[in-house]
Amino acid sequence: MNKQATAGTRFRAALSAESPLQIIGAINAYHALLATQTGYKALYLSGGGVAAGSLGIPDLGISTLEDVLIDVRRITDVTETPLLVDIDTGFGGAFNIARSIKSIIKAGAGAVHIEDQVQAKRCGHRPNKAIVSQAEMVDRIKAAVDAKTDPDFVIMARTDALAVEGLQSAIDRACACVEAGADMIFPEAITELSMYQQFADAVKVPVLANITEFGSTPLFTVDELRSAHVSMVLYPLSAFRAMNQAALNVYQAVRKDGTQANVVNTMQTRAALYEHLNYHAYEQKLDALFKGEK
Ligand SMILES: C[C@](O)(C(=O)O)[C@H](CC(=O)O)C(=O)O
Ligand SMILES: [Mg+2]
Repeated sequence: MNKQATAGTRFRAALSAESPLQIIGAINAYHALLATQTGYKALYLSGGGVAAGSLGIPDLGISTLEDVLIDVRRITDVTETPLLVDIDTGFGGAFNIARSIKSIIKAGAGAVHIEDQVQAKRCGHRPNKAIVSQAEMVDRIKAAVDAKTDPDFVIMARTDALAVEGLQSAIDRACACVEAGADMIFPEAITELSMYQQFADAVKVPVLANITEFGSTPLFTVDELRSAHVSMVLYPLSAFRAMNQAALNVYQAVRKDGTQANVVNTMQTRAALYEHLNYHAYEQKLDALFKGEK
């Protein structure tokens, strides 16, 4: 793909290249490299991941736009793989949402999703969520769409309404968001495969399935989701959850055993790390460029 293509264009190209498009969570720039090298065509920066991974706090609407931008820039600095970014409720009212969109585009992301929860939000798979009115959500979408500085940048509307108001209301909201200019739809915390098809048939734009672990959505396969007309499959925190458990195992073993001996075989080697980072090419460049300084 043409390197000059905008991130929005690259995100849309990925969607046309793979069906459904697997969008994989990358908690940091190094994981963005690992995922890209594994062959993923699109990456995701999770709001829950920024909160827990970068800030050590829960996914309750505490993190700010700036927190997210720092992680977005780190990822887009090292890979051209298009990035979908979770901007929660947009970080404020209409003007804040507009500012969020402009900043996220400048930071090099290709797409965002913005949701209809109240600003004191929760993870979409937790009980007792509260949502704003459909009219307020439509205003959020209009503010976001109006702020696009790249026409190909993707505004994805997420609705958390299924758990609060039921399927029909969630579908109605999704349709209203598309009417207001949303490019794609993210129906959150879906409980049955057939619901995706109902969304897809109603909204007539690409629909994303959030296949997060330990939530309310069964771990549907790519084949199942394709059969339900899902266009994108999201794995927001899979690698994050695995790396957390791996880190905890190492912390516990070293503390208990007084040595890494029992866990060293679970670690990525120095050689593998360097290979993924293209370390040796950097070193050769260093040798070539700074010969005289030795
Ligand atoms: C997709 C999500 O918004 C996220 O921040 O990654 C979360 C994921 C999760 O907590 O499992 C959500 O679904 O609310
Ligand atoms: Mg989130």
